[in-house]
Amino acid sequence: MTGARTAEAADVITGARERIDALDDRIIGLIQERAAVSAVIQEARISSGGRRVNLSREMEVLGHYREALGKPGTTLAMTLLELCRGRI
Ligand SMILES: C=C(O[C@@H]1C=C(C(=O)O)C=C[C@H]1O)C(=O)O
Repeated sequence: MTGARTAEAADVITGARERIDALDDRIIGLIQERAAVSAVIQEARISSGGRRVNLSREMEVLGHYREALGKPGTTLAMTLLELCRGRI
């Protein structure tokens, strides 16, 4: 199941996978929290007569992730934006 060839390696992998699962739970929680904050902003803008989406702000968010994580950061940010404001 771990792909390891020794019991020692299997132990390392099992322990590290537990940490990854815990990190993924935190990441998912942060994404849900981000979506809730994003919804507050979108609702405020729509209530004031504006549009749900603000593309110039989205460019800033994409740039932030690209600077931190490189090209895949842009892909990640695009997925995050879709999770937070739906498809456009
Ligand atoms: C949250 C906002 O509204 C929308 C959602 C964004 C986001 O989730 O980061 C960014 C820009 C907008 O399309 C915002 O304008 O900041």
